Amino acid sequence: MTVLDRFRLDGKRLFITGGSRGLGREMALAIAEAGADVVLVGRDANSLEQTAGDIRHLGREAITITGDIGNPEQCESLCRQALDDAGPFDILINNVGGRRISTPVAEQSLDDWQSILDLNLTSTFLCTRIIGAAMIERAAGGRIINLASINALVATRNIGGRSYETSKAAVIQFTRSVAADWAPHGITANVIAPGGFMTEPNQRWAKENPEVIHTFEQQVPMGCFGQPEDLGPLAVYLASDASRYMTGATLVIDGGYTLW
Ligand SMILES: NC(=O)C1=CN([C@@H]2O[C@H](COP(=O)(O)OP(=O)(O)OC[C@H]3O[C@@H](n4cnc5c(N)ncnc54)[C@H](O)[C@@H]3O)[C@@H](O)[C@H]2O)C=CC1
Ligand SMILES: O=C(O)C(=O)C[C@H](O)C(=O)CO
Repeated sequence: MTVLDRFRLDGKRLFITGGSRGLGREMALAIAEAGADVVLVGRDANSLEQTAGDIRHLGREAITITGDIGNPEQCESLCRQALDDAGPFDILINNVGGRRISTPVAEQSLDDWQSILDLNLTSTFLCTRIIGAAMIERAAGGRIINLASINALVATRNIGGRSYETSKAAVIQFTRSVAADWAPHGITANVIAPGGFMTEPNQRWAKENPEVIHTFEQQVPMGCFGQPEDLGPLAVYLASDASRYMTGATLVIDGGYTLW
C-alpha cells in the first residue's frame, strides 16, 4: 500500500450534517472524491440536492435528508432515518453549527443560550450517540470528525459570542471523552477547529461591517481568510486510514490566528 492509498475511502459511507454549502459541502465533496458514498443532512432541500448532484457526478451515491438539526427531537429522528435508509456509517462529520454572534451575557435570555447549545453541542452529542452506537454494534471501527472553532480556544472580540465559544469548547472535550471511551472499538474522534473562512455567515458579517474584514486579516499572521476548499484534504486525512493512530486531537486550521 502506498502512502496515498492510505487516504482512499472506497466503499466507505459518510454521514455529514449541513453538507449543502460552506465547509460541510467542501468536506463532503473531498471525501466523495476519495471514494465514499455520502448522506447529507440539512435544512435546505434545494442546496442539499445540488451538493448531492455534484457528488453523483464524481460517481458516488448521495442521499439527502431534510430537517432541523438544532431541534433535538428532529435531530434524533434524522439520524435514525439516515441509519435506516443508508447506514451503518464508517464516517460521521458533525459539521452543523453557528450563531457565532449573540447578545452579551448580561443581556442574554436562557432560551437564546440554550438554542445555541442545542445547535452546536446537543446535535453533536445526539448524532455521535446514534451513529456511533451503530458503529460499535457493527464492530468495524469508525471515524468521527467534529467541527469546533478557534473561538473554542480564544474569545472573540466585541461580538458577544460567549454561548458559541462555550458550546464549541465543550465540543472539544466531548470529542476527547468519546475518543477515550471508543478507542477499544477502533473508533477515532477528532476535532477540526477552523479560523476565519469566507462562508455565508462571515460574508454576511463582512457585508454588514465592511471594516471587520481588514481588521480580522490584520490579526491573522497569514494575512487572509481561509478558503472552504482548504478543509477538504484535512477531512480526508481524518476520515481515512492515514490518521489511524490519531484520536482526541484538535487540529487548528487558522492561518496562524491563535499564534498571537
Ligand atoms: N466559516 C468559518 O469561518 C468557521 C466555521 N466554523 C464551524 O464550521 C461549521 C460549518 O460552518 P460554515 O460552513 O461556515 O457554515 P454555513 O452556515 O455556511 O453552513 C452550515 C451548514 O449547516 C446547515 N445548517 C445550519 N443550521 C442547521 C440546522 N439547524 N439544521 C440543519 N442544517 C443546518 C446549513 O444549511 C449549511 O448547510 C460550523 O459548525 C461552524 O461553527 C468554525 C470556525 C470558523
Ligand atoms: O467560528 C467561526 O465561525 C469563525 O468565523 C471564527 C473566527 O472568529 C472568524 O472567522 C472571525 O471572522
